[in-house]
This record gives sequence, structure tokens and C-alpha cells, in this order.
Amino acid sequence: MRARIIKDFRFEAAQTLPTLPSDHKCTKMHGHSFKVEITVEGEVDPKIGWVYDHAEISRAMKPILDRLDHSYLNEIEGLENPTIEYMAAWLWKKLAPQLPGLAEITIHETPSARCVFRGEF
Ligand SMILES: Nc1nc2c(c(=O)[nH]1)N=C([C@H](O)[C@H](O)COP(=O)(O)OP(=O)(O)OP(=O)(O)O)CN2
Ligand SMILES: [Zn+2]
Repeated sequence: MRARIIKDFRFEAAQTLPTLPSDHKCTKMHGHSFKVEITVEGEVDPKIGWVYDHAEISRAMKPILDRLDHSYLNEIEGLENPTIEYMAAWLWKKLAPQLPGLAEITIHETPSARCVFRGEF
């Protein structure tokens, strides 16, 4: 039996999007309450009844969230242009070595806008 487990996280951060035309509103500093969904997929261990403890996802995310929360994203190495697309790819590179079966990362930037990334570089 295969299953997907999903864990949600939130952080607040400031950003500017420096590659946009200077009259675009997102070149001004502003902030978002980001929501991140991390999905892993795998075989359910029949002895225990789970793919693996979803606390593993929290453990992998902890140092990343400590860095991201209340940060100015553009100052973080690799996030100089912090679109949600690049943020998802950045997160993937950090999480994939730690989370077997990483299947999908979704980053919600506003209540109506999000990016879904499946590791397709
Ligand atoms: N493809 C992307 N488009 C946009 C991104 C992005 O990362 N990838 N980012 C932004 C800005 O971060 C912007 O601050 C988002 O806020 P806003 O435009 O207000 O978003 P809404 O969902 O509220 O959009 P409205 O349709 O204007 O209500 C912009 N685009
Ligand atoms: Zn923004």
C-alpha cells in the first residue's frame, strides 16, 4: 500500500522582487504570511502503519523555518529573487536529501496564490 503524507508550516517574511520593472508594486519591500505544504510519498510499513513519522518532516523543516521566519528573504543565499517558484526549488534542494519520497512542495504566498513544485529542475 502506498500513501502520501502532508505537513503544513507557516512563516512570515519580507521580500522584494528585484527583476520586475521598477513600476511593479512587488519591487517595493512588502511581506507575506507564507504557508508551506510538504508532501512525501511511500510504502506504508505494515508493522507500524505509516510511511514514516511525519515528525521527521518537522525536524527537517525546523532549521529552515528558523532562518526564514521574520527574515528579509532576499538576504538569504539562494533567495536573492524570492519568487514562490524559486522559493519552492530552494526548499526542495534542502529537503530532498533528508526526506525520502519527497513528492511535492506547495508554497502559498497569499490566500489566493500558490506554487506547486515536484522537483522538476
Ligand atoms: N508567478 C508569480 N507571480 C507572482 C509572484 C511570484 O512569486 N510568482 N509574487 C508576487 C508578489 O510576491 C506579490 O506580492 C503577491 O501579492 P499580490 O500580487 O497582492 O497577490 P494576490 O494573490 O493578492 O494578487 P491579486 O490578484 O492582485 O489579488 C506577484 N506575482
Ligand atoms: Zn510578494
